[in-house]
Parts: sequence; structure tokens; C-alpha cells
Amino acid sequence: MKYVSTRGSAPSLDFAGVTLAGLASDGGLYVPAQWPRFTHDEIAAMRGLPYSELAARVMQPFVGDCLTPERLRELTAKAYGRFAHAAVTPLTQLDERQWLLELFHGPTLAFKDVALQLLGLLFEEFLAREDGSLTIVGATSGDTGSAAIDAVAGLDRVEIFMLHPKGRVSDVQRRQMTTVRAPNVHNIAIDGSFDDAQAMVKRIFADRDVTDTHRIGAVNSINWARLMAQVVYYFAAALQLGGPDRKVAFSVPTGNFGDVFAGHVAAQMGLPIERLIVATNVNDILHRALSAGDYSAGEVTPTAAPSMDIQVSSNFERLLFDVGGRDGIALAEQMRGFESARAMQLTNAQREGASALFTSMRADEDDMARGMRWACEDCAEIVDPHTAIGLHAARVAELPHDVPVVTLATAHPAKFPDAVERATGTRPGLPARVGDLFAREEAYRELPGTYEAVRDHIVGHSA
Ligand SMILES: Cc1ncc(COP(=O)(O)O)c(C=O)c1O
Ligand SMILES: N[C@@H](CCOP(=O)(O)O)C(=O)O
Repeated sequence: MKYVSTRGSAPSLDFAGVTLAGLASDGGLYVPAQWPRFTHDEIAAMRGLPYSELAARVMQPFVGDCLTPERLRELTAKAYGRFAHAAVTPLTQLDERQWLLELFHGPTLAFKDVALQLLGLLFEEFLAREDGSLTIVGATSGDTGSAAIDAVAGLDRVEIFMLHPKGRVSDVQRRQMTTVRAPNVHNIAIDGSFDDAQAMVKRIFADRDVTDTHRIGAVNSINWARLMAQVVYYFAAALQLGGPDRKVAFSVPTGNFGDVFAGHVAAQMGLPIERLIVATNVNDILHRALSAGDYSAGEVTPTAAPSMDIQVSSNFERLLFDVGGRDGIALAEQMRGFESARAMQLTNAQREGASALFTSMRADEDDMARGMRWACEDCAEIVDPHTAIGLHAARVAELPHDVPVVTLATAHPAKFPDAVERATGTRPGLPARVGDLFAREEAYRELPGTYEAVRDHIVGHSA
């Protein structure tokens, strides 16, 4: 399998190459040169497989000959062996047509673990082969940071610098990052938003002063391997609900468009999906883009779903590439326009292509609180604020009545206890596997929100 950049001029790479490269050298994101496709019978034959077997089956075409099928199965068994639920991503029924796909049974209680537990192992595997090392620079609005740190803490060949927006993540999220005391882990709180942090990460990849001496890697969903691992749970859910003989819809709380793009990939691979509902909070650039073609970034509004407080949504570029004719050179120009004006109009082809599968919804803080209350009072489920946004969208979306709707439950409610308690009156407790999070000492560096300050810190503190 070969991968090409969404901006058309970076060299094409194999799976090991894109995993270690993260971002393409032309500033684009890597995508498979063409989508592998399963037949109906091949998908039906996946029913009943344990999650780690299913994962290996779904991912093998993307991995190509970079890992043997046996080695891939060993890695998925190890990655998903750390999950607290035997099903890894269990489904829970809410009412006659609404379902929750619980993605928070990993070590750091968010869906990010599903991909990052595997990505840590892939880094080790591919770096060992070439006796190399990697300096990871990541940006987080709360969940990627802790999941990535858990996945790579203590690895000899990897160092990680994780930027989070100061004061804009929950206490649990911050502590899950800053209490990990491993010599290869560096936490940085910057003045600014997640978007500022994400822009700095992308700039570092293009900064020759850094890349001449450091091999920079990515743990954000700009890294293709992240998305690949997230495709698997769409298959897992659909197979349990009658797929591939029946279509299923998914509602996905969305920020950086990685999770929902993984649903698009599943559909390209042949999984029958009725709709993908892109559920945003009031930081609604994706809703405006999908409903009106207006992709213009405003200021970020802090909300009770902080992990989705994002305006510039990295993976949207992958969708625009895929549905807009796969013309990397034209997209590079369009993206350059967006980067200077922070605004662009989608082309007709991009709008029409996206509308074939995607619907979007925006939830304000009241909608979100109502989502949490509905789950609690009518279904006896406590859900986190991000999941509640997905649930709100799932309940208001117009869909055929016989189609099951699966909302992706992207985080454990105990990561956001204040917002959950405000909405439901119930304060969720942390599961025992998180341990003594509030007793552990924190360590992180505060830096001004300037690129130079962050770059100099990374260069000065990396081994
Ligand atoms: C809890 C939670 N829900 C939803 C999202 C949005 O996911 P994505 O950025 O892949 O759209 C995030 C952050 O990525 C998150 O941490
Ligand atoms: N919501 C994320 C933001 C980063 O998104 P990613 O999926 O690109 O890593 C977070 O919690 O950090």
C-alpha cells in the first residue's frame, strides 16, 4: 500500500514511512493512494471475531507488507490487552434505535487510547528496525495528550513534547498528562488555544532548523496510523447491529475531524453506512462548512466539552481531497488561501461529495446538558459532555426509522465531573484503574504562546 499527500508534492511512502513521518513534507496529510475494499462476504465473515483479530483483519490492507499478518495480530493483541472491557469497544442500547459505542475503556479513559495504544507499539517496531529515534511534538485539547503519553512513556527511542492550552483542559485531563514522570515525557502549557498549539506543531515539521537535527513525529490524527486504528470500531459496531446486511448510522462528536473521517474510510472500504453525523459544539466551523460551504475560523469559545474547542480541523483536508477529485496541487492552493485568510469556500464538488455521506449538527451548551440529562433520566446512563453532543445530534437528525443510530461515546464521564454534575446532579467517580491521580505530583512547563518559545524549549530539552 502506498500513501500520497493531500497536497500532491511530497514523496509517496509506505505504511512504516507514513507512521514515522506524521505530516507530509509539503504540509499535507497522507492518505492511501486508493481505498482497499472488502466484499460483502468478506465483511460478513468478520462477525464474531474478537476485537484484536478484527482490528488486524481490517488494518492489514493498509499495513501492506510492512508487517506480516502474524506480527500485526501480535501487536493488536498487546494493544487491546490493556483495555478494561473484554469487548474493547462495547455497545450499549439506549432505546429502540439509539446505541452508544463505548470507546473509553482504555488506560486514559478516552477514545484516543484505541489508536494510541497501537501507535506506541508501531513506533517501537519501526524505529527498532532502523535503529532510529523520534521526537514527537503533539498538541492536545485534553485527551490525545494523556493517551499519547501513556502509550510512549518510558520508550527508549521516543521523546514526547505535548502542548496543551493553559487552563482550557479539565483537571483530570491535565493531571493524566502532568503526573506521568518519565524522562522522555515533557508537558508544556501554552498561553493560547488548541488551534494555536496545533499550528505550532505543523510549523515545527516545516522548520529546517529543527528537522535538520531532530526527526519529528506526530501522535495527533494528522498521523495516518491514528485514523486507521479508529476505522476498526465502525466495523465492530456495525457487525453487531446486523451489518453488512443492514445499514447503520453513526453520530460522532467532532473537533479535529479524525474520528468521523475514520467512518468515511470504513464506508470506502465497503461497510454499509447510512449517514455520518458530524456533531459539533458552538465551535462550529465544520457544521458551517458542511451545511453552507463556509469554512471560516473564528475565535475559539471555551465550552464544557473542551476537547472539541477547535476551529481549524486538520482532517477536514483529507475529506476535501477525497471527495473533491484527489487533486493535491489544487487543494494545496486552496489550503494556502485558507492559511492566510483563515477562511475559504468549499467548491461545489467538495460540497456535493461530502453531502453524500455526511450530515452536520451544532449543539450549544443547553443542548449538551439536555443530552446528558436524557441519557441519565431516560436511559440510566451517565455520559460525558462530548458524548452528549453526539447524542443530541443523533436524536434530532432525520434518518430512516429502521436504521440504528450509534453515538460514539468518546470519553468517560469522570474526565469532566463538574459539567456532568451540573447537568445531572450526579458526580461520576474515576475508575480504580486510574489510581491516585489527585495525590500524584504534577510537572509541566508554562510557556508564552509564541512559536519561538516553544521551538527553543523543544530543541533545548530534547536528548
Ligand atoms: C472526548 C472527545 N470527543 C470528541 C473529540 C473529537 O474528535 P476528533 O478530533 O477526532 O473529531 C475529541 C478530541 O479529539 C475528544 O477528546
Ligand atoms: N480533541 C483532541 C485534539 C487533538 O485531536 P487529534 O485527534 O488530532 O489528536 C484532544 O483531546 O487532544
